[in-house]
Amino acid sequence: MTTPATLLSVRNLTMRFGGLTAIDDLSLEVPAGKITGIIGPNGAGKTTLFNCLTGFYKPTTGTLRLAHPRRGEMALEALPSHRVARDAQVVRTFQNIRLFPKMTVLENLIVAQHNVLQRASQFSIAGIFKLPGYRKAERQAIERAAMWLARLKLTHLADDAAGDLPYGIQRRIEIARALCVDPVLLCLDEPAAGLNPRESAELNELLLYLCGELGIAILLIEHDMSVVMNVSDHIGVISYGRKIAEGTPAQVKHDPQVIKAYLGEDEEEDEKVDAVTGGAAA
Ligand SMILES: Nc1ncnc2c1ncn2[C@@H]1O[C@H](COP(=O)(O)OP(=O)(O)OP(=O)(O)O)[C@@H](O)[C@H]1O
Repeated sequence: MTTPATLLSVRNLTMRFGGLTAIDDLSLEVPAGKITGIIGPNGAGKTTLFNCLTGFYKPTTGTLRLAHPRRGEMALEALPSHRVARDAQVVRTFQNIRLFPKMTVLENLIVAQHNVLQRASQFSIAGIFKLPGYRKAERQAIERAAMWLARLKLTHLADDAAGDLPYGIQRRIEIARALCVDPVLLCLDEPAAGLNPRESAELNELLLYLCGELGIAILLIEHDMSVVMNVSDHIGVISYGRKIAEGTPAQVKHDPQVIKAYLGEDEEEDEKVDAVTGGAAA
């Protein structure tokens, strides 16, 4: 079996907020074309890792290097957030849904492509007068949005206001919107939050499709163990900003450090494993 190439190398990452160290000398490798889960108790530093990765926070120290398949190595820690999405094609979703609720589903997906449309508009003239170059870019943006809606089985909802749709569908639209940027790395922050068991199972299918069929690397923060244990190829576990374990789901769920971080020392063995896996097979 060949080892997949490394897509992202996180090296000695530290993020401090005043006296609080949210990420503490964290190193992690994210392989290309795989699903990497990031788990850990509340406040462990998972979202802060995403914020450093996607340019929302500037790390105190450390590096985040992306091996971009066409552009070569990119130092994400030095890029502003709009360039992380536009140039590095590292795209994220948020813990709290951030769709434009009054826009239609299709419009939400077109807005995600504003970088391309803005460039085609030449920052006013071509857009205002709808010159041919802009019209072509607009058509392509609609086609790309329609393609992702079809792949994610959302076409029938294209003209509905996004905010009127059920929570599980809104989470799916957020993923479709992120896909419109052709991500090299798709970072999902708790995509199963608020989903019922059927919707969680559908999310599993979707993630396996995106990674298995389309080859998109996914970095997945998730508390729902029925998702993370079933879809992840590899899992990193963070506690108090430090990596305390990594490995396959099966390795991680029996790791004493992980069990301790989730439950403390005094629980029965079966309860401990259940608390980490949520009863999910791994
Ligand atoms: N902008 C900020 N300013 C100050 N402290 C922050 C900031 N962002 C995060 N923190 C702190 O950093 C720590 C890690 O927070 P983070 O949101 O990354 O944890 P998490 O693992 O994502 O938690 P959860 O699973 O609850 O979402 C917490 O103590 C949090 O309060």
